[in-house]
Amino acid sequence: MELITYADSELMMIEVASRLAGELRQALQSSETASLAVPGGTTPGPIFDSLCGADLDWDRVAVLLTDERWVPEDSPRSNTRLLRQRLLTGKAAVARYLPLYAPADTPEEGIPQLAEAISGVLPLTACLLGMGADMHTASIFPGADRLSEALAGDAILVPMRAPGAPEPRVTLSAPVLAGAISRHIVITGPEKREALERARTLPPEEAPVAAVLKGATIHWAES
Ligand SMILES: O=C(O)[C@H](O)[C@@H](O)[C@H](O)[C@H](O)COP(=O)(O)O
Repeated sequence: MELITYADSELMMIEVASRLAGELRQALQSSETASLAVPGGTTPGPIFDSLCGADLDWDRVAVLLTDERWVPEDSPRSNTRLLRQRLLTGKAAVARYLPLYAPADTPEEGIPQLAEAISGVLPLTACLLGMGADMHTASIFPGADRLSEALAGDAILVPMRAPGAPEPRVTLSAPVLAGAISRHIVITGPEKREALERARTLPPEEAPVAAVLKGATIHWAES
């Protein structure tokens, strides 16, 4: 992995957006389509604000989440809601959005159909990830009920229930995330930096982010 540190997070967000746009643009030179997976949570909003204005053929880009909370789109907990407000707007409004949520009571009911659509855009051209201080990434949480299924195997999407997550989640599996042609992890603050250093010494069962670190670029700003 490569670690890039930034003087401030505003600069970092602009730089990450510009790298993602460059990678998509480059992929679209040799392929008809490209795919971009992005996280929800509180960190990536400013990246989306910048990326949605990038000059590229967004109508040839499939956009999806790395993970979603199993809630309808109008819930404040919905990552799709964040994406619609801040990424799938401006120039990026014409991108093809592949949801990770369907209106079913449980993720188990919705996943087969959702995963089929996603299988058509793999491997991911670019993948942006966040990380929690507990070393989870996407919705692959330490202590989650289906952790081993999410860390290894053929599953594209895995339903997840974890002590730290208030509602059921659905997540791209670690092999799908690790299979992305480019991978960026964005973190801020000293707590997450320490967690990252710890994750480098631990197995993915204890520190799920460890499963996607190889070959990734980590972007870190102190504040
Ligand atoms: O839906 C989510 O919550 C995310 O996709 C998740 O994996 C997130 O990236 C981390 O939890 C970091 O979250 P913050 O950026 O809010 O710290």
